[in-house]
Amino acid sequence: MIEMTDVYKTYSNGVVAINGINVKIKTGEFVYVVGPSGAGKSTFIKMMYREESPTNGNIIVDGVSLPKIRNTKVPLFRRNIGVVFQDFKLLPTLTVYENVAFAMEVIEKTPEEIKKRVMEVLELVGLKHKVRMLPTELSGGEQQRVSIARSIVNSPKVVIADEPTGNLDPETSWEIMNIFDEINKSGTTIVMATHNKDIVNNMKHRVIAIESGKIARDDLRGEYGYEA
Ligand SMILES: Nc1ncnc2c1ncn2[C@@H]1O[C@H](COP(=O)(O)OP(=O)(O)OP(=O)(O)O)[C@@H](O)[C@H]1O
Repeated sequence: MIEMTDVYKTYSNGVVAINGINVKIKTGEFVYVVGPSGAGKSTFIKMMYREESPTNGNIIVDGVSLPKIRNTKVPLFRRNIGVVFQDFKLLPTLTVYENVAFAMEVIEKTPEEIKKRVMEVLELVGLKHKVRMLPTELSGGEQQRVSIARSIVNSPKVVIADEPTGNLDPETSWEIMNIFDEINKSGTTIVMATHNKDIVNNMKHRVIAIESGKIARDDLRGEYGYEA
């Protein structure tokens, strides 16, 4: 599903963020990306949805070689990828329903398809009763649920999440993790950068540890391995 071969990334200011990474992630896997602050985790996952491009090396996601595709083809490629951020990134003037529907409107689904699917994903994340609310009227955990609903509404093959529980309290973080687990059980590949030791050590999945831009560990059912 995701394959990186000899990937390097140096930012324009000269910082070497990724320093030679080879990795394969199979369809249906759930992978945590851990490591110290500044180790390169965000850069690693941003390259998977072509938010950043490698300076060297190849990245194939769902059969698409990312360094080779034109910028104009990026939106088409991203239809197969759901992205979830630490700070939710919801559109503040749109309701819960509209925030999720928007992702389907841009790819020109019919109003009937949109209504059915949006209600389906909002039910999955437990927010069917809050469809008319604005993001500012929701708790952090509820906003993250909306953002997860938006990420999966077009049935992507991969969901990439950058510290999705970083702004949430421990109990809410677990609720959000249970939703990711459900999504993974339905066959969707999940790649998640996280600093949450408790979650990584208790909801066991593959752990890729990045240190100084390299893979320091890669263990199936691994441990967080750092102090919280
Ligand atoms: N757009 C950018 N331009 C220049 N340098 C950058 C940019 N983004 C990240 N960096 C640098 O690249 C290195 C890796 O950053 P990255 O955000 O990938 O680390 P991280 O492991 O996700 O860190 P954190 O856990 O703190 O989020 C850091 O030294 C960072 O300062």
